[in-house]
Amino acid sequence: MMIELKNVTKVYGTRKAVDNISFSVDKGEIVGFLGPNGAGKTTTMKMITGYMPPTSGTIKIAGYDIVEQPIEAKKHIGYLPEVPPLYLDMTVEAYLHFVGGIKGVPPKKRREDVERIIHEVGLTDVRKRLIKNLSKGYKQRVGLAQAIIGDPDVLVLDEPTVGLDPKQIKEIRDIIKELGKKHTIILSTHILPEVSMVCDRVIIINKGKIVAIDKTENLSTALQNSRRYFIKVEGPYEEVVNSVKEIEGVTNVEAEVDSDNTIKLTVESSADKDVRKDMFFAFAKKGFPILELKMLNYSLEEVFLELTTEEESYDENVGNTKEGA
Ligand SMILES: Nc1ncnc2c1ncn2[C@@H]1O[C@H](COP(=O)(O)OP(=O)(O)OP(=O)(O)O)[C@@H](O)[C@H]1O
Repeated sequence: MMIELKNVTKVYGTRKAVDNISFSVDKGEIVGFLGPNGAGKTTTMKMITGYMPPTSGTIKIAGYDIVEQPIEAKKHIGYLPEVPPLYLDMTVEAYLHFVGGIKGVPPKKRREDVERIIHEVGLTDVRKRLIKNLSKGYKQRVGLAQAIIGDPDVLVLDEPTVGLDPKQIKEIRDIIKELGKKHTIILSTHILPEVSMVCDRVIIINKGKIVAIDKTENLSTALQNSRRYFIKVEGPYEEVVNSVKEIEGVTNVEAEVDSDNTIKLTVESSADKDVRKDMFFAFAKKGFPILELKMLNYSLEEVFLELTTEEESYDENVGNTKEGA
């Protein structure tokens, strides 16, 4: 386990920016932290990297507690913040040596690292240039380069492609995928397609809470393939459950006996079939009164509506973008 969060909460004044989240990231994974603006992504990244302590809960990096053992833990982390800490009047090369020094990388290893990294993130042509004269895409490469100096196991990347043009975005994503072969990566984004392009797994956060964690390939299935309902019925448990299971289109039924001896059910059906009427008639036929019936919206679905999908209108062959909503 390279990253492990347990019941992490961050409160700013009276506002809960992050609300009791727990997750872990295994060695070698690229995990996307996806959520709309203000969801708590940056706050979480700052806590993972030790820039800010959680109000409660624990965070471990490579087994070290970021609050209790910050020096050990931080040795394992490379961080690309929202705004990378670049020294604009330095050359790329000088800056990377400087960062290596700050991170305590010994001089010989530092020289080797800088050479290798300049090559890895494609900075060879601009290595002698002043950072202030670089394009945004190249500045972001320098940001990535400073994060990987010292060979940290874990890379934490906060919105690594934000503000870049489509060509630069693709280049940075390719670099990240390549880095993922050697490092465990968690990156935040508010762009849905970015996750499917880059990440193995996704953690979706909204209003400070995790609303889903899943393999990237399962995301769309989870969203598109089912409807859910809550229903409360009076009647004998077995018969109630069986009546629902027999309905065509019902794919899953979870039931429990409530304190007042009624049965509470969460029912799933395929997306193309609304089974509310069928449930009504099935129970009416048996004489089991329905006390409550409602459709459950996936909170996931609501979150997705807020996420930027502007890239879908981008045509790579033509190379132009439309400003998305
Ligand atoms: N220093 C702070 N003091 C008070 N509130 C803050 C502070 N930093 C963030 N917040 C609030 O906490 C919530 C989560 O913010 P955070 O920056 O973590 O979200 P985010 O998902 O990274 O969004 P964005 O993509 O816009 O950066 C927001 O409502 C924000 O206004």
